Amino acid sequence: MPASEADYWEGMEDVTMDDSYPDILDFSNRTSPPFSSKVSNPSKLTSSPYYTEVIRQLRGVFGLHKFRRNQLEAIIEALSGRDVFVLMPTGGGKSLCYQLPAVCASGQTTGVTVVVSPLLALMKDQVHALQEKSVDVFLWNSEASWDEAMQRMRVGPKPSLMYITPEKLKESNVAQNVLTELYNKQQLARFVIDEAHCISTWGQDFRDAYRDLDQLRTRYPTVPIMALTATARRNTVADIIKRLGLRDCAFFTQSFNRPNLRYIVEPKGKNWEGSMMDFIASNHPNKSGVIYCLGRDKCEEVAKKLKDRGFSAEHFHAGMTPSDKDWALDEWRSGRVHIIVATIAFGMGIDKADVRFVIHYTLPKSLDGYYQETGRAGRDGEPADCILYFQFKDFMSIKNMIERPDRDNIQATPESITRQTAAARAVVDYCLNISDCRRIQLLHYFDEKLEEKSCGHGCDNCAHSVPLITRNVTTEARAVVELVRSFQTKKESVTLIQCRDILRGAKTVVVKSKQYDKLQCYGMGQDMPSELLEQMIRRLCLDDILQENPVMQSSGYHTDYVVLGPSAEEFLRSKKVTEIQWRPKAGKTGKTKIQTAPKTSRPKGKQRALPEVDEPIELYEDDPPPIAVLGNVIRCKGDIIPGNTRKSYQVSHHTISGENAGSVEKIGRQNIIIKADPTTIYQKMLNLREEVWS
Ligand SMILES: Nc1ncnc2c1ncn2[C@@H]1O[C@H](COP(=O)(O)OP(=O)(O)OP(=O)(O)O)[C@@H](O)[C@H]1O
Repeated sequence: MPASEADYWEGMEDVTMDDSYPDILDFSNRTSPPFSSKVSNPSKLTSSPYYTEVIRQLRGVFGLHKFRRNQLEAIIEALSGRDVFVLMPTGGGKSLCYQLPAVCASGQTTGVTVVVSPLLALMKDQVHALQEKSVDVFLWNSEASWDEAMQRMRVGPKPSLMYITPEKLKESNVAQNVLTELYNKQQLARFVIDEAHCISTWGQDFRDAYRDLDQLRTRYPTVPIMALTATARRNTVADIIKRLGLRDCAFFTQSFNRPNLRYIVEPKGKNWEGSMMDFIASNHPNKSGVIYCLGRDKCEEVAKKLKDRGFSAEHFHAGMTPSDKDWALDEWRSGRVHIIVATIAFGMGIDKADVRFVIHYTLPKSLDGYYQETGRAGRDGEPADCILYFQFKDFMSIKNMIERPDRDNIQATPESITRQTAAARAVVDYCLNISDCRRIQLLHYFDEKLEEKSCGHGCDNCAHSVPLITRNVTTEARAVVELVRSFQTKKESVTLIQCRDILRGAKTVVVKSKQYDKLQCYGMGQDMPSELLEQMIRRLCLDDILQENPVMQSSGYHTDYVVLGPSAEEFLRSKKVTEIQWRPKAGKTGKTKIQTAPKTSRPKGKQRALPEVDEPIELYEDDPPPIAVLGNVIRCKGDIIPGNTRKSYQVSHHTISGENAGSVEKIGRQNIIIKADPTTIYQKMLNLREEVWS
């Protein structure tokens, strides 16, 4: 026993335990997080007949001293023979909820705890960890021989836990017979359905073999069931309860807020990959992280780029051989490799405590997925960064993936396409919502309310210092839709960027050669910043008013042309006002992009300058960067005002002057070239950069 019984309650919050379905599905009161150490009914737990053994096993078998929120409650309810539903965020400690009752002899039902889990790798990890604790556990997978299975499950003493995949359970008559035998002898303690969302067609991880788990209740009606998941949407939960036939179940839920995670959405501007690498190098050097990519090739490509930049990185995806996957996972888990670049095949059951960053290189397919994937970060409770790099094009890639047949040439049903597209769209909405707290947006998706102040600047929206502006863009939005319609009528193609350029009255080569400057709407949005115009057009695409259609060119590359979407006519007919919220591009004080320390320390004197200026140094991560240095040339895009001597000039309000300031070669709105001594330029740039970021 610990020094004081109160130790066991430390850090615990209010117990949420509801006993009836209608109530448990009303999450509206799930506010978060109270973080009080008050427990609503501790005496019910401590006076339970199972409590003493539970505490003994917690210490003796698992070597733990305290329970995390809801663990003890779930364990006591399981031991009393009830069905239990545990909804806990990733890393919350779900495994203990069924592993601990499995090693207790005092429960209402005793014998083997059968754990159905979707991933072999996850099961192997858990079995290994339990064996190290001297728990008798059997993993019934394809590697287990018939003899071994018979020996473990029929002849000798029965294991406390038996892990099995849903596929094995479904397909193996032997496994089913063994379960029936155990049932008849009252030797089945309970069924545990881990990652229970896989049973629901609402979940992104739906597994066909999970569907058959609905037969557990019919075949073994007196055996209690425990379902566990970190996927907390109301409809998914209701579906799981219905499919498993859970009755009078004890339901445990808690806040899904992860206060130590910082959520950031970064637009994919020019050189965003470079910025991403700078960010990792500066903020999390030699620390563990995950970068999620959409495709297998992309994972390999990004891992290579990282390695080329001197990072320790490996890729991980479903196309690798099991031994390659195990190797990559082991390297990363042990800390020999810092960054794993993975598809979502890398996820469930990854239990590494010290992951300091999770980066989404491409758009996640759903907010559910995003929450799960970012949930791999900061499981030790220490601060961790979750950065999602966003561009609208990624949504189109996901949409194409959803609509085309999969690797086995199976085409998704229209319902599934609609559902998956809506899920991806919700992620785009999340990215485009630059006003509401990211944490509130995410938790709202899980039907949870959170007060904005709880975020504490823990997301890019809350941390932003530049106020949002709401702009009425009704006229411009209608103009662009009319423009696309007129192109379509003439059977001419136009891209989104060309539409933007026409509206802003740009004098680009294409605009001039195609005489777009003669169009009626040319220059109509010239008082709007070009990023706002672009945001407006993308918003129209997202709302199905416009659509981007990829067309393969003879070069083998494809170009996305804009056409009218299914909601275009309705949009033109209606008198609805179109408003857009946006933030003007931050000046030097308003800059709130992710902080990236300078790549190298400031050179001392002239000797160290040359090697560092081989790569462009960018002051901003915006597209285009207003100023960059390459060799002895400063490249600028934007306004540059020459000073009254050839030895001083201004870039975005900064004056560069002095002996070696260099001479302005060319002046214009774009591509201004200044030749100067590299040391001076480098020094100036570092000074400026520090100023911008301070
Ligand atoms: N009461 C506890 N005290 C200390 N550590 C704990 C406790 N309960 C669980 N843990 C640790 O927390 C980590 C996460 O636990 P676990 O793997 O069970 O989480 P999970 O909820 O199943 O997460 P996921 O959904 O990602 O699988 C593990 O390293 C586990 O040992």
